Amino acid sequence: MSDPYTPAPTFRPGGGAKRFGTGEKAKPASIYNMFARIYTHARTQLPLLIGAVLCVIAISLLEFIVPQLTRYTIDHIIPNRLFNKLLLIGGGVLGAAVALGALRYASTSLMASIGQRVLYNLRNDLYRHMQSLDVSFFDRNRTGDLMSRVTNDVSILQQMISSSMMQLFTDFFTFTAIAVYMLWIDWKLTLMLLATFPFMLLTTKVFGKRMRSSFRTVQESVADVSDHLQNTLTGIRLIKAFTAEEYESERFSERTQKNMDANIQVTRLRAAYEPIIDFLNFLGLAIVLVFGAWLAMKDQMTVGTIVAFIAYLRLLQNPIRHFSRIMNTVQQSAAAYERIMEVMNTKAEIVEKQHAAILPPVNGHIVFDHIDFAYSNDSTLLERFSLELEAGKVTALVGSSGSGKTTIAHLIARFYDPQNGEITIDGYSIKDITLASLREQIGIVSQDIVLFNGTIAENIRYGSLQSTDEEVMAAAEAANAAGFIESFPHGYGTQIGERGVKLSGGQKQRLSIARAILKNPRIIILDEATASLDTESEQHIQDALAMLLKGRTCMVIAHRLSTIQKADRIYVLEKGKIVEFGAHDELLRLEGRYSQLYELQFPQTDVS
Ligand SMILES: Nc1ncnc2c1ncn2[C@@H]1O[C@H](COP(=O)(O)OP(=O)(O)OP(=O)(O)O)[C@@H](O)[C@H]1O
Repeated sequence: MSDPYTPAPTFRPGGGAKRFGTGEKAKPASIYNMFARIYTHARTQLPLLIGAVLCVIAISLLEFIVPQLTRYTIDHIIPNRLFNKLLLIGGGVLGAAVALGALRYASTSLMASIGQRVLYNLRNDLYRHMQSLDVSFFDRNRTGDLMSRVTNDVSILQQMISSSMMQLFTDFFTFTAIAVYMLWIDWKLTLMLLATFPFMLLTTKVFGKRMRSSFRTVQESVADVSDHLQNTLTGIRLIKAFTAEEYESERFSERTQKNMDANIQVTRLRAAYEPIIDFLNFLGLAIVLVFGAWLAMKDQMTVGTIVAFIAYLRLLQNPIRHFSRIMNTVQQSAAAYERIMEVMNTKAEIVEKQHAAILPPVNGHIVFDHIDFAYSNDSTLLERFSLELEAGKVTALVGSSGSGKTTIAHLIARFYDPQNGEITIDGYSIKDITLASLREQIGIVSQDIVLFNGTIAENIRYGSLQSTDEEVMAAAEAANAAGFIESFPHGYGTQIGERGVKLSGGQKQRLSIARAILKNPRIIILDEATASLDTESEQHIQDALAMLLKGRTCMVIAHRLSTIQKADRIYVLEKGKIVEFGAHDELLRLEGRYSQLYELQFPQTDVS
């Protein structure tokens, strides 16, 4: 939870249902799969891994040797009064302690560095995969939830790799070495001891299943909290404007309460699990004491061996005791891993064909040919919809809110795919060309201006990442933005704050136009680009836009008819259907829907 969150640019009140991919739920990932995947990542650091495993084997051997020194002291040195060997024994124990310390240090550092690298790769893979997913994936899933998968869930896995896996390895080797030795010394006693282990494993299994489900709830609640934070912190102005601080604090506390309850549930499970394991450990001790003493009294076992057996028993039980703690981390990680894999297993629906062509520089003749489109199965938005945008001309879409104008624009950029029909640009079906070559030739200036936290220059350069400072400045000049940028003390180096909060609406708009000018695409989509601006800003922007539109194919989506009177052709849409089209004057003469809209906006204008 300590990772910084990057706020997303839009405010979406409430959380909404959580849905992944196309709706299918990921199968619970097995712990085996999780380790297999971690191993695939860790394999790239084989030398480090081998180093860590060698340290672990050495630790197990040393752990095994120390009780042997005790046994030798009790059974040989004391009865035979070998004073000269005492120093050797003392030195041996201390030497083993120093070596154990050094080996533990080495193994921990090695595992931490493997863990961090695995985490680095996993987090980057996850982010890259998310970037490759469709717009519809982000429509369906909550931003805060996705952020918590990349930050919180990956961190949980990292903790497991760095600390718990090391312990797991050490325990495994120690357990095997000691169990073999004990069987060799006294197989009957050892088998009696080992009889308690199936109970331990069974308890672990039963509790493990419950813990995993509780951990999943914990992680989901962390995602909820993170989603709520993301929504409300980015929408803080709205909250203040509606004095909804108390309401939001209440909603926040509901979410944190869910997190608290789930954590309490996990703690209760652990609290019940550990005493059961402890009882089974004591049962083992009782068996060694009773039967060991019985064998010693019958001279079938030396006292030194009993003492060593008890020391080994502790070493044998330690892995099980650790295992209960590790199991916590492993179960928590398995839940985190499932959440990560849900994203990784989601496939993009909008994919390029295998040998997709690269779209050559186009003139920009765009045709919608009998398009059927629906966002979801139940509501068709476009039905056998056809439209033509002439190359190098300005085509405007007008119509009431929700009539589908933005959707049509998004279909050109393949943010969504229609269910039927074809969209072509200069005769190329957009499904046959690479997404990059398509989107490189389209510039979108939208009503939701998205600016990233950074400098003005960085935000303009987003249009073409390789551009020089001079090109950035020329684009700003063309977008009528150079004047206000240069008036800032830090000019192009001015930090604009999160989502450009330090800029006015008109300034933001001009930056977004400069960005599009720098991109220099053949096709421009202006979505409500001049909404809600004062007249002075608007004049600046109209000039900037005129610069942007010059010589390109343009689709202008506008509510305000004043902005599109010079468009070469205007389409009037209602509920996903074209009801009229033509030039401004032609449409006015028709006295249909367009002239109605026009009269609503300009009541004093004589339209006859
Ligand atoms: N991502 C989405 N998922 C589901 N439905 C959507 C999505 N985006 C838009 N819609 C729905 O599709 C319809 C058309 O929306 P669209 O944004 O294309 O209209 P518009 O004409 O651009 O509206 P406005 O002028 O208000 O921006 C609306 O009913 C809207 O609710």
